[in-house]
Amino acid sequence: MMEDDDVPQLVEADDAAPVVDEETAQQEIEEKKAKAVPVTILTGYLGAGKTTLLNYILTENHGLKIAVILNEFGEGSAVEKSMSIGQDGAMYEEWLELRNGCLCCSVKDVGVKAIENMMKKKGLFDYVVLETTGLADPGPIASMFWLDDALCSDVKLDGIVTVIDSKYGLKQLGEERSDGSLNEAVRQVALADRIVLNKVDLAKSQELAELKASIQAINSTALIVETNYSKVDLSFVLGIDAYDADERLEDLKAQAVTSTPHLDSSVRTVTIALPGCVDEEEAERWIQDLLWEQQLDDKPCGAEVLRMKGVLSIRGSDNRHILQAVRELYDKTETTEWGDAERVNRLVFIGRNLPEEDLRASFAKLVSSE
Ligand SMILES: Nc1nc2c(ncn2[C@@H]2O[C@H](COP(=O)(O)OP(=O)(O)OP(=O)(O)O)[C@@H](O)[C@H]2O)c(=O)[nH]1
Repeated sequence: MMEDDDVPQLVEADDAAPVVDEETAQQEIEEKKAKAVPVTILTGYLGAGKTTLLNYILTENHGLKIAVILNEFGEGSAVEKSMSIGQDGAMYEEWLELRNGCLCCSVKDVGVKAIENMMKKKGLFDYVVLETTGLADPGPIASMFWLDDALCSDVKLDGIVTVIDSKYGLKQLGEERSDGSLNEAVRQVALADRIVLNKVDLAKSQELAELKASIQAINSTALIVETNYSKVDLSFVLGIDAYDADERLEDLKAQAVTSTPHLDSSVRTVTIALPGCVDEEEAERWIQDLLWEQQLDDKPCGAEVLRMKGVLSIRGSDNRHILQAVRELYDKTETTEWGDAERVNRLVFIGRNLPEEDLRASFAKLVSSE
């Protein structure tokens, strides 16, 4: 028997793992990411037109094998839930195979693993559209897929598409919760990368204009399209790479503006842009304090950040560092060179009770000209 102090003997392994250098490992990760199947999360309040959009996506001639997954997150009675677990413990799934090769499936619980298992059974999909129930907060679902994407899974989060009823949207956004929490319609708009403003045939132009103003006040970064029966150019909703750290900064610069809260909504978009450089560690600590502790300068600030994106100009680094956050989860990726471009730290926050001046003043303390 070997004592703790004994020097372990070297054993020659038959199948020694090949030594992989860091660059090759990184390349493999990139390749796997490039092959990962994109997942679009489709949300929208009850009756907004999500199913109509799905039917449209499934019947359009796109030549893709799309799997539509209808999810009933947290819904249903305990009896229904227990019935959803098969005898072998597997989740109950109901599949509908369409003539054009697309599939539709209804599941009680879905996660990255569940989708990976489905692909094992049904063959690879080109694309996955995950429809949440009208009452779901897309945040936790998005975090789940986004987190796994970083861990190099077979699937990756492409973006969040929110369908809104043009006639009743404003009323839904304004509904107050007795416990003071944010209603789902507002959360769905706050987290949206694309907004399909549906049923415009039923809304008066004044109603539509108000609704749009309200949506833009909450989230000024999402692109909006007006539709009837959810007929939308598919490139507007699929393959948008909203979570990729890429050159979308120009979009961010153009779209993101600080918005004024509209009607009673306390959720809005705040943008700060500060030229200069920040220390990497200090900036990360600042972000963590804000997202995790709701603190600025070690003091509670009451800000609830739902979504954040931006670019940091890190001292000592020639490259841009892209930031993405969904609730308390964030990611920072080094990307392109600044070159001759002006180095600006640009942060866009979407959330509740955002103290614009305090955010700017607090972050400004980290910024210096070099
Ligand atoms: N007039 C009009 N009706 C529409 C439009 N889009 C969808 N509808 C109808 O609105 C109803 C609800 O649409 P769905 O697509 O089922 O809405 P949903 O968001 O999936 O609804 P839930 O699953 O209940 O959350 C259906 O009867 C649709 O035919 C539109 O642009 N105009």
